[in-house]
Amino acid sequence: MSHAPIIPHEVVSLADYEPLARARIEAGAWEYIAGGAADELTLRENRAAFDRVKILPRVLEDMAGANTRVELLGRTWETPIFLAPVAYQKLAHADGEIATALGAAAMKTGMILSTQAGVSVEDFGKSAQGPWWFQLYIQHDRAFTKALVQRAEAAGAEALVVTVDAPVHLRNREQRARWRIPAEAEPVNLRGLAAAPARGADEENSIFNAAGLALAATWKDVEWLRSFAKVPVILKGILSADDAELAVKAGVAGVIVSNHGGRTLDTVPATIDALPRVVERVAGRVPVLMDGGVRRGTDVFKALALGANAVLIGRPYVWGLAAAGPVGVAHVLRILRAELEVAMVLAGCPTVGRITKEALWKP
Ligand SMILES: Cc1cc2nc3c(=O)[nH]c(=O)nc-3n(C[C@H](O)[C@H](O)[C@H](O)COP(=O)(O)O)c2cc1C
Ligand SMILES: CC(C)CC(=O)C(=O)O
Repeated sequence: MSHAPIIPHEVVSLADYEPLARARIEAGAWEYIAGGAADELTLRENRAAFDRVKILPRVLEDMAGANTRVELLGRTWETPIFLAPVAYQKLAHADGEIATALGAAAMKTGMILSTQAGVSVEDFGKSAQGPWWFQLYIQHDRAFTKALVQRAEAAGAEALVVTVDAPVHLRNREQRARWRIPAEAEPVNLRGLAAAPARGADEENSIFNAAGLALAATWKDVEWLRSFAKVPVILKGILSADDAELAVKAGVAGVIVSNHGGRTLDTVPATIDALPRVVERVAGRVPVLMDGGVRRGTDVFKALALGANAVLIGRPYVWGLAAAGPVGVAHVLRILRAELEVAMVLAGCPTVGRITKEALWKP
């Protein structure tokens, strides 16, 4: 796959990358990346809900010393923006996750490597030039899962992001396109994992009996994971304040309010709408991150104002990756950061700590 070395001058926002990416990604893979669950109501709502929130500008504020830095898990980050775990990045670029990591490092941005990455944790760790976290899908084989966690830790992952909202999913766009993971995007870290055991004769008739679901993770597994993990454990895919409470009680180091970019259960609330209740319940005991529909610096600003410590982006950096490789990823991050800075100046917030509910318009 060859990649445009020059980014057209018309590309000035994240959305401008989407058509460029679409032209470079195979049609079925595009349906996989762009699509959401069922009727995609949640996919659309993630965006619509952000657009309903309004910022209250403030003028003539002293911006001396302004910055976008945040403290999280013992590190200072240049921006409150992270790259969400996205599977199979070789669908977008021949160098996949390694190319993404280059772009992330150029912008000093934290990246989360998916369990379903097309590169081994060892090779990724050797080439990563900045801090990264490992996203874990707890596999039906817990011994395999434990070994994978230990490999990721040995390779340099500084945290485990356990995704809890996707034991199953139903995506009609993917089904219609009959999309299957191509060999070149193989999730190499799962090599050697035996197929989940089948259960009973009605196996094909019920999702409840689907291979592996009986062995899907529970709260007990979070405890189990914490018993041997050497790095902090974060849960990704929390929408309910009650689940956030259980997560804090389970001793996690953070939660990510996420509906998986509208890709798992359709008709659940937008994450920006779910965020405030989770923030209220967590009450500062652990950091709360969020993702889903972040496309503008103003979206980052709104999430911070509603109590998020940081946000993640998913699809937009994959667009940058497909369009222009590491440079595209870095450019996407640079645009988003610049937009956040503009919002901070015009809302009179010189630091991330100053971005509070007071910065939003109350209807
Ligand atoms: C193509 C694709 C693959 C994804 N793969 C994973 C994954 O392997 N693990 C995971 O926890 N989340 C995965 N996600 C969800 C993202 O981490 C994130 O929650 C979501 O993309 C955020 O929404 P956004 O795309 O609107 O920014 C994936 C999302 C997309 C679009
Ligand atoms: C279902 C996984 C294999 C990947 C994922 O999380 C996703 O496609 O959203």
